[in-house]
Amino acid sequence: HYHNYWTRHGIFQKVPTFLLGAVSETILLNQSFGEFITNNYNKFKNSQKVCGLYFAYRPALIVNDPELVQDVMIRDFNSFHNRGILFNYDVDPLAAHLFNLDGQKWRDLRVKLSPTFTSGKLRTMFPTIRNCVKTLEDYMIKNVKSGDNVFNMRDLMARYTTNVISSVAFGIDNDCINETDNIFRKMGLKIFQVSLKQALIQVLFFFAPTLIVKAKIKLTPDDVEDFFMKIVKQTVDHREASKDNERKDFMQLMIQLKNQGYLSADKDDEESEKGSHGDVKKLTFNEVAAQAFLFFAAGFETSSSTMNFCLFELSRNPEKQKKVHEELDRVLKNVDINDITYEKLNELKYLECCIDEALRIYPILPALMRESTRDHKFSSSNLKIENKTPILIPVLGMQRDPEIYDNPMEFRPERFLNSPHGNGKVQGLFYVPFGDGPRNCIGARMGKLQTKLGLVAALSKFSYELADKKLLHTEIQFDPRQFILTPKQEVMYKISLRD
Ligand code: HEM
Repeated sequence: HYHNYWTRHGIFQKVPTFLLGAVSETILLNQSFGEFITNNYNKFKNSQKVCGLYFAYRPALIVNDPELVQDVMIRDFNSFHNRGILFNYDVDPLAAHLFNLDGQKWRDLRVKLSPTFTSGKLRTMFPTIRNCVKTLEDYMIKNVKSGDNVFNMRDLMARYTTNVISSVAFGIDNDCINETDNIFRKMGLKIFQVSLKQALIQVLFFFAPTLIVKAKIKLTPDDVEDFFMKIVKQTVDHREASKDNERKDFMQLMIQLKNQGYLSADKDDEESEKGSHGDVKKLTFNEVAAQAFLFFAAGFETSSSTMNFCLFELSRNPEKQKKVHEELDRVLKNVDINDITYEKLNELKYLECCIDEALRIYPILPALMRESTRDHKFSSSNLKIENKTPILIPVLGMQRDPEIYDNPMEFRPERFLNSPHGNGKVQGLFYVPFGDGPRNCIGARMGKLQTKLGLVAALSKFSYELADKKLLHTEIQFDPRQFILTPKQEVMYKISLRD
């Protein structure tokens, strides 16, 4: 009966297997969640605008049509503002962050946090990020000169972005690049490690999400929670006691939200709030800690993976790497990394296209989720769905679809020099590496900024080759245990100093 839900509602369904429903492949860890959604998209997109499937017995819907994706993310957003992630606040306070919250709680918090990510605020954080990138460049020069020239760039870039995030989110100047045992790096690894317990929680996430709430199961590992609670408490106490409000970082902005409920207007920031502050409900300490934790978790791995995928493609496409080098030489002629400005960085258009193209072939979140908040009829079709239906957006599938992008596996940054970047044959929303609509990535500008600056440091003085030549002509395989797109095997790079 459960497994006939979609057929009863007149919607095509993927033939379910007993008990596990249609998700046996991903639950049994044969393929990553992103690849599973992609395979279904590829199989059914030509015949079905949507495809019903079952998380065990729970019906969910993959949206295969970019017009409908646009409905879900933008046009009909009021019916789809939730992600439908369940957690128990009483035992898991750090899980109560913007990514996981839904409904009015999400809306209120999103309004409060949005001004912390304006371009004006990023400009004030720019010198801090630039200091981190200098440490990266110095480290690479020292090692390459001493002959130690084979690098795991995913790890090195994660160390760099951890320095950035711990500095702008916690106000702590770290050096995870030179200190291999740094506690922030260890915690970062821990957050994305899939232990047996985490794997079981992932299974529950599909099978019986309400059990997570009822049985008081924590999504956050205990030691990660202890660490982040302690570090946020120390920082907040220290800043409040010393009246240190000179630092230009997220922590300072969140302390303002905790103490006054709104951000003070900033004369250098055109987008900053002015005038009346409407709802001035203050953030609690736990809310501040949860957001700081999320900025950390969402902020380092996404950007370091993007840089790794971009370097991977530039290594297999030497002519594109040459174009990046030419642009860097032209725009940053005689400019030391210490002296790069926000404006100079904006002039690096081709490098920007390389990042956009890397995120097309390798979207870090390969599938996005929404949950309907009411019974709904779509704007662009007669399709009707019930309240609380999980919706899956096949990001990886659409961004590698040959009907949308000619030769989709070819790394061609030039696609992004023009608009539209697809082949123009398909309408709707299909390029969404940062999501879209009011629930898109709030840190997209910051993510792009640290990615671009990291790549400037990694590429200005160095050339890249793949250490394993087999990868020149084979595609990267993804780790089936991870939700985010993670290579199964680390890519190693042979790096040399440019003349
Ligand atoms: C290249 C880097 C990044 C990528 C590819 C990325 C990607 C994404 C994606 C795909 C989403 C989901 C959007 C949706 O469902 O429509 C998201 C959400 C989010 N990201 Fe990012 N992100 C990046 C960097 C960052 C950074 C640096 C931060 C913060 C410092 C951040 C904070 C967030 C938050 C808070 C959300 C949840 C927003 C909400 O639900 O309202 N991200 N990100």
